[in-house]
Amino acid sequence: MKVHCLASVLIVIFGLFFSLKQTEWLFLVIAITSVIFAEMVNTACERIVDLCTSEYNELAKQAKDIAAGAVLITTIGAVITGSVIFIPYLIEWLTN
Ligand SMILES: Nc1ncnc2c1ncn2[C@@H]1O[C@H](COP(=O)(O)OP(=O)(O)OP(=O)(O)O)[C@@H](O)[C@H]1O
Repeated sequence: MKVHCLASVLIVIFGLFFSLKQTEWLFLVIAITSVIFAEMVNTACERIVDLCTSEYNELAKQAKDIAAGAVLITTIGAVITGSVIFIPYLIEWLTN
């Protein structure tokens, strides 16, 4: 969660630096909030599973792995969104 929050702050700083357009900000906000949302749901799932059992349980494993998968999927989506938005700005900035 700390890593995601730090990444979000960096993204906002980069966004301000490159003066992103309104639509680009909207896509970034959706990407950032999706990752934080998935992370919160994942943490809640972990807490519930740990509350229910401390023994090895196949269903507990599946619940934790699926919740962690949700974080992975939204993080991949956020990386793709950030790359599509920032790479053209970076190329222009580096070539000027
Ligand atoms: N009760 C359990 N039964 C079976 N497998 C479990 C159980 N608890 C955890 N696991 C497995 O161990 C992995 C790690 O579990 P853990 O609770 O440490 O989650 P984590 O994703 O590492 O948590 P954190 O985000 O706090 O680092 C899970 O992804 C799951 O595959």
